[in-house]
Amino acid sequence: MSPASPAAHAPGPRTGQPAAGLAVRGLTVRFGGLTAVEDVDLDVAPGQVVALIGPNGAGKTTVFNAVCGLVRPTAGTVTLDGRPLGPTAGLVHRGVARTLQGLGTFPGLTVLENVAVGVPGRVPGHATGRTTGHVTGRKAGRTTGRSTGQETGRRDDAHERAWAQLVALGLGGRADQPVTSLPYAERATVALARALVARPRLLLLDEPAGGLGHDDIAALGRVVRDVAAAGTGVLLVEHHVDFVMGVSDHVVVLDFGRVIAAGPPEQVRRDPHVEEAYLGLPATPRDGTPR
Ligand SMILES: Nc1ncnc2c1ncn2[C@@H]1O[C@H](COP(=O)(O)OP(=O)(O)OP(=O)(O)O)[C@@H](O)[C@H]1O
Repeated sequence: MSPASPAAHAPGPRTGQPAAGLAVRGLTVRFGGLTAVEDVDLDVAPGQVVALIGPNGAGKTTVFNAVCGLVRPTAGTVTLDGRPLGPTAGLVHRGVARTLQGLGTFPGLTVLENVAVGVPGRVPGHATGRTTGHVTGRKAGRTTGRSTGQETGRRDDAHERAWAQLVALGLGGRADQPVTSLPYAERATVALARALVARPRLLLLDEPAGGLGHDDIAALGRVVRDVAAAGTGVLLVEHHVDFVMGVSDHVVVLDFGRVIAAGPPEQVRRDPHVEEAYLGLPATPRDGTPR
């Protein structure tokens, strides 16, 4: 996995021009009498991978949902490039794409159609128009199980973009299959492709490593780093600590809704309070006594 560039750790300017990227400031979310998130600050600069970790119930999903516009902040702001991020329906037009736990793929559609849904302006059921023998196999120089020729379908831009995205993620050969026929790891890749095909400036990933095996997690890490290297900011909520530590430039740790640590992965991993709160280990005694 490629190391983060030093610039990826640099905080954005606090004055003058609004910082590029995502800025969460003083975010507080209350559900009735329960304070789920309190006074959280968080930045994701372009090209930076930021992970939000913490024990169950720490408030990670609530922060994620507030960024997505699914939860209304009780206090605080969520901005992208200095402008407020509004309701979830407008995210795509601001260059924000996301994946969710449970994937959210459309069972009635093929793999290609699922990805084409992610092209801005597309809606489920009208993703690609119905095509027969479209461009899949020929473009990749291989077949997809269909006989060649008879490109009677409409090869619109959404098709082309979805196809290119699938090929980039190694799923070109699956394009024509019903998405439900794929194993979980490949469906997760379809969900990721659907987010990436929007060419987001900010990518939000909710537990992307969940349910994946070792090799798939390694592949996911490479994709996330590639996406960031191309200039997209990535915010991920994730439980898989090794994945987080390997892929992130910056890690924010929540506990009981508050940020208890934030910094580069190696610093956060060594933080005794993080170990105590999240990694299940007692904090290192201050006098240096071995545990
Ligand atoms: N819609 C809601 N209504 C009431 N309470 C909620 C709601 N959503 C979350 N909570 C509560 O807010 C707190 C934070 O929950 P949240 O799901 O954000 O934590 P999390 O860190 O994502 O946990 P997990 O790792 O288990 O997903 C928890 O106490 C949870 O029960």
